Amino acid sequence: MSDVFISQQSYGKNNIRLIKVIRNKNWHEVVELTIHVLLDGDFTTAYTEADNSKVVATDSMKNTVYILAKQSSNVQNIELFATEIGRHFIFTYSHVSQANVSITKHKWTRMLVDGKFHDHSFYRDGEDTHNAKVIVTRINNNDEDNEISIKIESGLKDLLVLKTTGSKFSGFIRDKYTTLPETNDRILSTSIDATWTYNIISSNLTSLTENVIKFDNIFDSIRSITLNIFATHDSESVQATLYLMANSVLNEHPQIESIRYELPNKHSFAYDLERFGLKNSEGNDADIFVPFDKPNGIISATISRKK
Ligand SMILES: O=c1[nH]c(=O)c2[nH]c(=O)[nH]c2[nH]1
Repeated sequence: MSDVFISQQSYGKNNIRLIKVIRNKNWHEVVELTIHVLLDGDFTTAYTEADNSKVVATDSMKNTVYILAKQSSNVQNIELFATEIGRHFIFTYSHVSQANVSITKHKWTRMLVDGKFHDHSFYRDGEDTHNAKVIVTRINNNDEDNEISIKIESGLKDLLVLKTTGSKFSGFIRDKYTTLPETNDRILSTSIDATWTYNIISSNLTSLTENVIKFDNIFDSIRSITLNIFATHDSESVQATLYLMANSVLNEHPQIESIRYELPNKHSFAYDLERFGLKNSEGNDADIFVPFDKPNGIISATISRKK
């Protein structure tokens, strides 16, 4: 064979689906997660020699996740649970150098029945999710927490929003390729994806567990800042609104190093009803729109603190 080598590998189990019921007498909590586990390390011979002796079966990875979920009290805190899973693979298999664990938490909101929160019934009030991606890397070959590094990224995904006014778009390049009219009043709609990184580096699970970073509080706050700015900003463009969101998050949360937003522009254009003698042009006249899902604009940027 020609002179080749494996320049990258990772393997694991994707889409491990899990529900945990946390029972407090009759008062139940429910957590639904989708989990991806990827391992890197000394796996070369599995590819080059068809030697499986170092392979942790992806089926065993799946079993491990369910066992850890049974034993852990952190399943609802996905950043911590992902860290526990990652540490497990690093400390159990000495040839694993890096574990990459991603978790998506799906929404289950407690039902309000006859004005009272129900003790065991929930509904899905939106497809938006809370996500965590944790990379646990071995630094030295020791079974010690201080011999690993833990990198944590959190995010929110698929938060679909729309505002019916308070959005303009004008002043852009007009040349022979331009047909889009300037507008002082348009529908603005996007499906918000945001991911952020923390500047507190911890190799130690206990310090994370003791809430050096309160991941869930930060998540709730970023979601609320994002919605707030979307609703209240008199937007000149998606770009300007994105920047304001990121700036507010970085101002509010000193633990956050950088935040990335990906905002598809879900266009809606006023339907041409002038042809039927009906006013439906820009501003107050327009109330009938056609949503166009494709093609869509996509505005994305990472905003980071200056060093
Ligand atoms: O907010 C916007 N930013 C753009 O870059 C753009 N481009 C476009 O056609 N419409 C919009 N809207």
